[in-house]
Amino acid sequence: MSRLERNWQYAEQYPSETEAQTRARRLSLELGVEPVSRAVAAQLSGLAVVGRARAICEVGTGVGVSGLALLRYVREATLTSIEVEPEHLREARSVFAGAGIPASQLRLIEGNAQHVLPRLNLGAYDLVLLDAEPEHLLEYVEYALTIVRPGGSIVVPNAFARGRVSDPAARDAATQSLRDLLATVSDSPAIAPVLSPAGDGLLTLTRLDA
Ligand SMILES: C[S@@+](CC[C@H](N)C(=O)[O-])C[C@H]1O[C@@H](n2cnc3c(N)ncnc32)[C@H](O)[C@@H]1O
Repeated sequence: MSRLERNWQYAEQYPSETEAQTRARRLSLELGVEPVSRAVAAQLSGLAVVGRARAICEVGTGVGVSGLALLRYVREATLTSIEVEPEHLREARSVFAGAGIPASQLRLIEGNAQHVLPRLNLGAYDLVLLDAEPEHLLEYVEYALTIVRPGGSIVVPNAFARGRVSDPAARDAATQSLRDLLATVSDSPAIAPVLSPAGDGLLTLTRLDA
């Protein structure tokens, strides 16, 4: 194992998680839903605190691993979470209830993000997580930029597409579109981008003041 791999593994194993997070992670893997990694979950928890998040939006609830991380230290925040699979949402509801998160803090929306995102309030969210299917990521980022407030952040896990983004031999459409996104935001005067190697690559886009 190289030094970089050892460092990455250390960072992934470092974060401690609550019992509810550990249970949700196990359930997620049992159901075949890939949760955010531990290092990514820890970064989500930290971003919510640093951004004093009160309104958080998530695309791709899964069974709630990322949702628990987003709410971990900001118990007064509201999480709007969009999930297309009814079974995932059902499990997430019981995960959140088991973690003691009151229903009043949650707005769990069953539906396709392509239809739900355009209905959300503009500039209303402090933090937006995009963790659904990669094929529509560009579209989701465009919507997310309209619903996040200036100074708020959009977070995209799996920004390396399982290593394909940095592999010059990978020329498929999904990888190419991720590269296009990374190139566009790195030059944008409206966005401060940060790309971290946590998990499978974590891209954070902070919307600058207009
Ligand atoms: C990678 S999993 C999310 C894992 C979750 N964020 C976590 O860390 O626990 C992706 C989720 O997105 C959902 N999904 C896929 N396409 C979607 C869409 N168009 N709209 C909303 N949810 C979608 C899937 O059903 C799946 O539960």
